[in-house]
Formats: sequence, structure tokens, C-alpha cells
Amino acid sequence: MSLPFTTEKQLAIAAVRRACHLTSSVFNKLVKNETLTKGDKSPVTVGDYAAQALISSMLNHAYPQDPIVGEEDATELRAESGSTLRERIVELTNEALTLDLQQGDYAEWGIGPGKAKTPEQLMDEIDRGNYGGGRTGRMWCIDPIDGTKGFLRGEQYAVCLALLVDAQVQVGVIGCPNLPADLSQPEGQKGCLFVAVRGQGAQQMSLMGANPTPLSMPPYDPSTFNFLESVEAAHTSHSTNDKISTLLEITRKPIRMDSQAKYGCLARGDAGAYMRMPAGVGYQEKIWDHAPGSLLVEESGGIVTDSRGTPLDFGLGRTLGVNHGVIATVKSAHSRLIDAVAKALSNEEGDTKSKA
Ligand SMILES: Nc1ncnc2c1ncn2[C@@H]1O[C@H](COP(=O)(O)O)[C@@H](OP(=O)(O)O)[C@H]1O
Ligand SMILES: [Mg+2]
Ligand SMILES: [Mg+2]
Ligand SMILES: [Mg+2]
Repeated sequence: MSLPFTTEKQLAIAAVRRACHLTSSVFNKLVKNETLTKGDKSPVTVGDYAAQALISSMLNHAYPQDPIVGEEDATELRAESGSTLRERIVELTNEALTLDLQQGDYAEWGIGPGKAKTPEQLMDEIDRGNYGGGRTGRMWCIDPIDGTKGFLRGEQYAVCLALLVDAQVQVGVIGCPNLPADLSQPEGQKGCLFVAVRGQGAQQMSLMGANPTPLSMPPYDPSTFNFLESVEAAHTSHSTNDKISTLLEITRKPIRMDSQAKYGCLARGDAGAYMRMPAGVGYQEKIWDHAPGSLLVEESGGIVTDSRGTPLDFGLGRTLGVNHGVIATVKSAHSRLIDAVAKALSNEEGDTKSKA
């Protein structure tokens, strides 16, 4: 008998790999009018839409009953009749659906290659990601391009896919086309795929599946410990992270990087902790920004909680609800970090009160 979730894992790898191929080729040809600004002022490109349409089509083919929580929706695209943006998305998605990737392709598992779809069908595929989430049953979680700002800068981004069952992440796959296989060799081979299945461990491999390596996080070592954090100051408080760092007497500088590539780097031991302290009040973290990454870290021997030590709850809907920031680290460092966070936050509170 095969291990649980083997087919789902293979499909997720195939979908992420195909989407990475799409996003890499989009980047090389991206022009200015292929990016929109969403209601929350964040950018979305033709690459985000096309990658979601592609992944959703592949999931739909294999598991038509499974609901999907996807970041993007097609409302704006539908509203623009005769839009060149929509035409471009349709062209890109159909190219990617029908492309013969050969080695490691999903055709190997007898579920493709896919046929081209009509614009209407592809808008529907994007909107299959509108599921509201919840505590029971199966659901997939897609972040077609995580770190869109990094993608636009030509830096790090990730194609992220997870399968959740009863609000627990069971399968997580993260594709990072721009990530060096070895961070100490930034000019070396680029393109990493991170794969985790609950209870079955985590692996890093090349985007085409070469050199699979099991991941296991090194134990806490104060002499080398450092943080991973967002590039964008609006997504995380760099200054709170600095204060926590000082309290812990960390001497190494943080590594700033966009997207869930941070979880991949943490899982393979490039840094000691991924710190995401809230930059403001009221932002609710999205489940697609953490679902595959949290499993990857857990399966590599780490722990992921909010900044108060509460486990992340993926059963509340499309967001993590009341969770306050995110901390991912090796188990032996976790309580030290939680204590330092509490201290840093109470000092910040004290500073605010004394200024008032
Ligand atoms: N105010 C905010 N606080 C925290 N995260 C935010 C935020 N505004 C947007 N984000 C999320 O930050 C993600 C990128 O994370 P990072 O900074 O680690 O690269 C974005 O994902 P997308 O790029 O998929 O939209 C978005 O969901
Ligand atoms: Mg976005
Ligand atoms: Mg994201
Ligand atoms: Mg995204």
C-alpha cells in the first residue's frame, strides 16, 4: 500500500512545477500594463492570475469535489470586457496547461496534459478559489505568487500550494524559481522545490525533482542564530524584530527575503527563526501565506506559532483570525523567542505610554 497522500503530493508537485515555469517565463516578458493594484493597494500581475487558473484547473481535473481557497479572484478581470489583460492571462494559462514539460510532468501520473480552456472557463477556474475556508473536510490553499512585490523586483517569490484536511495541513509544496540551492553561493544553481507531507518528513529538490534532500533543522546555536524577515516594512515590523534580536544578544544580521521562501530557508538551516511581527494593528494573516510553509518547518523539526506562542489555526476561514504575527523556529529556541517577544512588546508599550 502506498503512503497516505501520495497522489495528492505528486499532483501538487506537478502543479507547482508547471506554475513556476509559467511565472518565470512571464517575468521575462512582463510589461507595465500587466499589473493591477488591488483594493488593499497590493499588486497583482498576469502571472498571479494565470498561475492560479493553471493550478486550479489541475486540481479540478483530479479532485473536482475539493474546495479551494485561493488568493486571487476574477471579479476585476470579468468587469473589463475586451481586456488585453484577460487575453494575456488566457494565453499564458493555456500555454502552460498544454505545454509538454516531459521529465517529471504530471502526464506521468495519467492525469494530463490538460486541454486548452475558453476564457470563461478560466475565469471560473480562478473563482474556484473563492471558498471561505473552515474547520472540516478537505480543502486546497493556493498562493499563486507569494511575494508579488519580490517577483516584480526580480527577487524572491514562491508558488505555494497546500492540502488541508479538517484544518490541518497535510501536504505542502513551495516552488521558489529564484532561490539559490545553496544560499552561500548566490550565483550558483537557482530554483528550489520544497515538499512536505505530515508524518512523512520534508525535502528540498530542484524544480525538476533532481537531488532530493531530506530537511532537518539544526539545534539552537546562539553563536550563529539569526532571523529571516520580510523585505517589506509594511508586512512586518523590522524595528520590533531588532529589539527582540538585541534582547537575545543576536549578533548576525537578519536575512531579508520575500515570500514563503523564508520557510524553505529556515527548514534547511539558513537561519534560526522566521519572525513576522505585525507592522500595524488589525491585519489578519492569510492562510495561504503560511499553510505549506508551516508544515515544511514542522516536518523539518521546527515549530510555528503566533508571536504569543499560540498555534496557528487554519480552521477560521480565509485568515488566521486572531493570531498575532508568526514565529517559526527550531523547537529548542521557541520559548526563548516567545519570552523575548513579550519583553520587547511590553518595552514598546512602555515607550508609547511615556511619550503620551
Ligand atoms: N500589512 C500586512 N501585514 C502582513 N502581511 C501582509 C500585509 N499586507 C500584505 N501582506 C501579505 O504579505 C505577503 C508577502 O509576504 P512577505 O512580506 O513575507 O513576502 C503578501 O502575499 P502576496 O505577495 O501573495 O500578496 C500578503 O498576503
Ligand atoms: Mg497578493
Ligand atoms: Mg502571499
Ligand atoms: Mg500571492
